[in-house]
Amino acid sequence: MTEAVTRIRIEGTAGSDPYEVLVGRQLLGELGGLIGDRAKRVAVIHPEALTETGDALRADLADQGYEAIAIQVPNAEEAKTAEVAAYCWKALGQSGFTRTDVIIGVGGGASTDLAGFVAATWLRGVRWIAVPTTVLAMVDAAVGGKTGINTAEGKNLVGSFHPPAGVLCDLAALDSLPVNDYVSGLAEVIKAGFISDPVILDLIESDPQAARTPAGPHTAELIVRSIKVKAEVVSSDLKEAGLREILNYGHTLGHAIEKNERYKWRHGAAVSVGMHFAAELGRLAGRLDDATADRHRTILEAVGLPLHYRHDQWPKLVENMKVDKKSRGDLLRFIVLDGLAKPTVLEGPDPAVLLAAYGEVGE
Ligand SMILES: NC(=O)c1ccc[n+]([C@@H]2O[C@H](COP(=O)([O-])OP(=O)(O)OC[C@H]3O[C@@H](n4cnc5c(N)ncnc54)[C@H](O)[C@@H]3O)[C@@H](O)[C@H]2O)c1
Ligand SMILES: O=C(O)C(=O)C[C@@H](O)[C@H](O)[C@H](O)COP(=O)(O)O
Ligand SMILES: [Zn+2]
Repeated sequence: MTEAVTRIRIEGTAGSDPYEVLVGRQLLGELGGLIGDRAKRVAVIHPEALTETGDALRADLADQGYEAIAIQVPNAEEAKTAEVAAYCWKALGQSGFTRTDVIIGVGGGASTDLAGFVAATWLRGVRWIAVPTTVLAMVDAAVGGKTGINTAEGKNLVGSFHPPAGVLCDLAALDSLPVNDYVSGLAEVIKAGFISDPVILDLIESDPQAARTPAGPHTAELIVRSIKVKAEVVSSDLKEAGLREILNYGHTLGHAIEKNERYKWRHGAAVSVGMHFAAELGRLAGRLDDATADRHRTILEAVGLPLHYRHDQWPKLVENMKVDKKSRGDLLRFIVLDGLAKPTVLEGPDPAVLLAAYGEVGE
C-alpha cells in the first residue's frame, strides 16, 4: 500500500454528523478545516508522554490566531478518571471555553476517550477532533464516538456517545511508541480480523514479527482495514442498539481482567486473553470449529500477546463481568463466533461451560 492519504467515511446516524478518518502522514494541515471558522479557543488534551507534541501543537494553533491551551493529563488509564475530567473542565472554565470552541484529543485511546468525554460533557457537548497516536487508538478508540472514563466499579462505566468532527491518524506517530504498546494495539486489529475481515489475519500470519513494528510491510493496510471494519459497524449503529456489540468481542472477560488489575494492564493485552476465552467458549458452546478456535491461540501468541490469566481469579472475574454493558438483568452476554467472521451473541451460557472455557485460559 502506498503512503497516500486514505480517507474513510463514517456515516452520521442517530442525529450525528458524518466525518472522515484520515490515515497517512503530515496530516496536521487538515486541522484548520476541521476546527472550522467559528472557534476562537482550542484546547489540546494530551498525555504526559506527548508533552512535546502537545506543546508544539498548541504553539502552532496560537500562531494561527487561536487562543490555544494545552491540558496535560496522566499517561494511560490514569487519565480516565472523574478527577482528571474535572481538572480538564476547570482548565476549560478558566479559559472561557464556549460552545463554538474546539477540543483536540491527542494520544492513545485513554487520552482520546477522556478528551472525547470532556468534549461531550463541557456545556453539554462541544466539537472535538481526535489525533490518535497509538495503533489501538487509530484502529478503534478514536473512531466511532464512544467516549468515557472508568470507575472503581468497572471499565468505561461513565461515558457518552459523542463522535468527533474528524480523526487524523498520522502513521509517523507510531515510531515513538514502545513495542508493548504497539503490540497491545494489534489485539484490536486481530479482533477486526476475526469478526469481519480475515485478510487481516492472513497479513499478520504472513510475518508476525514484522507485524510487531511500524516498519512492517503491511502496517498501513492493517490499520486501514481495521478502521474500515469499525467504520462499517458504527456507521449503521452508533449507539449500540445491536450490531455494534460485535466490536466487544473479547471484551467481556477483557474488561473484567482490567478492573481486577486496577487498570494497570494494557487494554489490548486484556482483550487478547478475552478473545482466547471467547474462542474457547464458542468452541465449547458448539458454535466454533476447532481450526478457527485454535487460530486465536496461534496468531495472538505469534505477535506476543498474552493468552492466560490466573486461574484462582475466576470468581472475581465473574463478579466483574456482571457490570458489563452487554448484561441484561442477571444474564451475562458474550460475543462469540459461529465461524470465521460470523460474530453472534451467546446469552446466559451455562456457568459450567463458562468455567470450562476459563479452564483453557487460567494458569
Ligand atoms: N472508545 C472506544 O471505542 C475504544 C476502543 C478501544 C479501546 N478504547 C480504550 O483505549 C484505551 C487503550 O488505548 P491505548 O492502547 O492507545 O493505550 P493508552 O492510551 O493507555 O496509551 C499507551 C501509552 O502510550 C503512550 N503514548 C501514546 N502515544 C504515544 C506515542 N506515539 N509515543 C509514545 N508514547 C505514546 C500513552 O501516554 C500511554 O502511556 C483503553 O482505555 C480502552 O478502553 C476505547
Ligand atoms: O466501539 C465499540 O463499540 C467497542 O466495543 C470497541 C471496543 O474495542 C472498546 O474497547 C470499547 O471502548 C468498549 O466499549 P464498552 O461499551 O464495552 O465499554
Ligand atoms: Zn477495545
